[in-house]
Amino acid sequence: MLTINAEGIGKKYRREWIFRRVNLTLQAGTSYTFVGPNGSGKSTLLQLLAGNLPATEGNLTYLQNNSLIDPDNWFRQVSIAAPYVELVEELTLDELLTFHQTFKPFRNKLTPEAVAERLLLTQARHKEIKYFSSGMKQRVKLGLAFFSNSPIVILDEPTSNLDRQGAAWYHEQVRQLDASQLLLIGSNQPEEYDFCPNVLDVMQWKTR
Ligand SMILES: Nc1ncnc2c1ncn2[C@@H]1O[C@H](COP(=O)(O)OP(=O)(O)OP(=O)(O)O)[C@@H](O)[C@H]1O
Repeated sequence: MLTINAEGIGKKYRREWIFRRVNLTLQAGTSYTFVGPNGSGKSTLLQLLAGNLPATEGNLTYLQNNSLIDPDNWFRQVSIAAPYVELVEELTLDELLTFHQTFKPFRNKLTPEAVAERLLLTQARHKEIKYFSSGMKQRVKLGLAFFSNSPIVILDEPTSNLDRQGAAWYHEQVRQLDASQLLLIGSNQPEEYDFCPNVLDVMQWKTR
């Protein structure tokens, strides 16, 4: 089982501490949602936990059955869907999924065709991503995170741009995550995390 351990981590931009003294043990098999007002640091904390941004202070470790995972291999463990993660819009959906699986295979050996079907986008397989609606693009981003074979799934503002059918699709995909996966969410929309047993307010880590 995978665990992320944060010991006293903090992030400072110029002279401003965004958060400090974050101590967390995040265990696979469940989900955690980070909540807080706009600008409170949810995205920054998720980026740190994903290993995409260095902490200014503290220690972050990934453990697999109590053995440390080399930070150089953290990226293999994580799939992230977020507003700041861009899709390659010149590619068709088919090309994007085929390209994606060359560096991150899909779960359960899903083919690009099967992934497109799960995205409810079979009809759009040969369309360039730049011609997708914002809701279709959001489903693609979420799908790359949900269907990649990575134990850690990070979703920042997961239902942005989704209509009711899209939001229902999102909840269905969450239900189908594997028991060995760890789901981390950044949100300020309660219906996005109504299933989540661990809701953490990032305001607790603000320095005064
Ligand atoms: N690269 C950066 N340089 C300087 N400040 C930054 C940078 N990135 C983020 N910040 C600041 O860090 C703080 C937290 O931003 P962050 O995007 O993590 O908040 P958030 O809680 O995810 O907000 P939202 O709900 O609006 O998405 C903000 O004050 C933001 O201006």
